[in-house]
Amino acid sequence: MSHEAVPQPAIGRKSQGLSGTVAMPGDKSISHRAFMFGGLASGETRITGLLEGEDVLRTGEAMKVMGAYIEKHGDEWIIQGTGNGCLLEPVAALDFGNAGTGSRLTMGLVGTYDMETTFIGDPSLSSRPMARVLDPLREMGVQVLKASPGDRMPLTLRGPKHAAPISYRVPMASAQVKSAVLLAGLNTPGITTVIEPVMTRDHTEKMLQGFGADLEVETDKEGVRHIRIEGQGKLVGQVIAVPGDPSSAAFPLVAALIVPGSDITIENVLMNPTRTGLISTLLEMGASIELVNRRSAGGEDVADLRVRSSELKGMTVPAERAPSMIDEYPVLAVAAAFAQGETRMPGLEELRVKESDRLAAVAEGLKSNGVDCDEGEASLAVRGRPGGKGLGGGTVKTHLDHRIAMSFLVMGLAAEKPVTVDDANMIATSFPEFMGLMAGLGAKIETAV
Ligand SMILES: O=C(O)C1=C[C@@H](OP(=O)(O)O)[C@@H](O)[C@H](O)C1
Ligand SMILES: C=C(OP(=O)(O)O)C(=O)O
Repeated sequence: MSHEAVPQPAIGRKSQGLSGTVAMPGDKSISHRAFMFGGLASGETRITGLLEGEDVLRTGEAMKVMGAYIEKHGDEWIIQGTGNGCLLEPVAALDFGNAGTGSRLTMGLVGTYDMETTFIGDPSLSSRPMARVLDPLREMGVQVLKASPGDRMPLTLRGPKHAAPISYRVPMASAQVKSAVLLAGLNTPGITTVIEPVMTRDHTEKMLQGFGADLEVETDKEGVRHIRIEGQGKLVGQVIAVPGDPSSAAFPLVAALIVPGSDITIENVLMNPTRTGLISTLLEMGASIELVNRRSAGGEDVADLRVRSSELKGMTVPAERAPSMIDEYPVLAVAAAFAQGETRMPGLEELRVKESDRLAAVAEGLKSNGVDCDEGEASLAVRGRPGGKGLGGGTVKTHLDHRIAMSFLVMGLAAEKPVTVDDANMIATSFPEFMGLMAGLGAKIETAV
């Protein structure tokens, strides 16, 4: 997607019961890391099931610019890695488009190399805070040569001649910050330690171990994780089958729950417990979700989900569950709009710094579609209307945010009146198959002309 693409409005309309079976495209977090670690390792990495969303493809482009050979043969992505410690200085700025994960993890990955790297992105990414990554990198000796006010992109890093290992306590629940420090530690002599008081998705730890990094995790009596990585070890190319993305599965899942008469199966969903907060919450709200065919694939638990429309009840979602469902709150808020009673969602401070201020964007979108809700500093309360009577009819500002676009298109499928989103283009960053896949289930989603 070019940054100047013409906005493409889209409309979700009241649909009849959804039915059928869909397979989920690959997990975005794992796909980014597969390109990065494969590009860094020595030897060949082969990836199947990679998410071919724009965010991930930009990570692939960045790794190519820094010397990795990456090509697709049939269904398989094949990478010849640069070999450990051998990244090339990029000749031009690395453009990460809309991708927080791609840009922040790559800042860590390249930060401790003795070279200069410039990061650029679209207006959404350029407004997101990067100090959370730059601060620990500075402690390791990385210089920030240029940055936009408030440590934002565009920015340029200059790596040190001799990086210093640090011990860093992550001040917010963020897998991106944790990962950036660990990746900086990969190219730093000695042991870099990340202390993680609140557990976030653990793909970096698991995949680095899989690639042969010297990384260990210890959880202390208080439940705080201490992650230690010995730098300048050797990563070796791997064969990776990327499981389906639970954050994408959330959209057909909620759609089937709120459209009466639905009965669908969503295949190949990653069930890593650091990612399943939405499923736990919806089950507690009374959702009919059956986990079938539970299996292990590539070191991760995977399942198929049979989902039938359900009468949902509001609840208070425990704040400590937020990291395991952080990207799913917009679509949970849509489910809550159709539930009996009030759904309270505390602990949402991180939603303010995603592709958009998701707390504000969700509250505004719900209100413009007749939903009674309150936006707090770091919380949202939604009072639902089972059956969706009187809901819909609004146009939602998506602020370059794919999850806002998909969530409100899903809302339109069960609301009395259609729901319009001002721009569906960004859906391609994480879930390019969304429109076709939803149409295949019988969802009425159209792009407006
Ligand atoms: O590490 C990752 O792959 C991600 C971490 C999360 O971001 P934060 O680390 O900012 O919470 C999440 O929102 C993002 O979609 C993917
Ligand atoms: C927050 C998200 O992604 P990122 O931070 O990678 O832009 C997301 O996909 O919801």
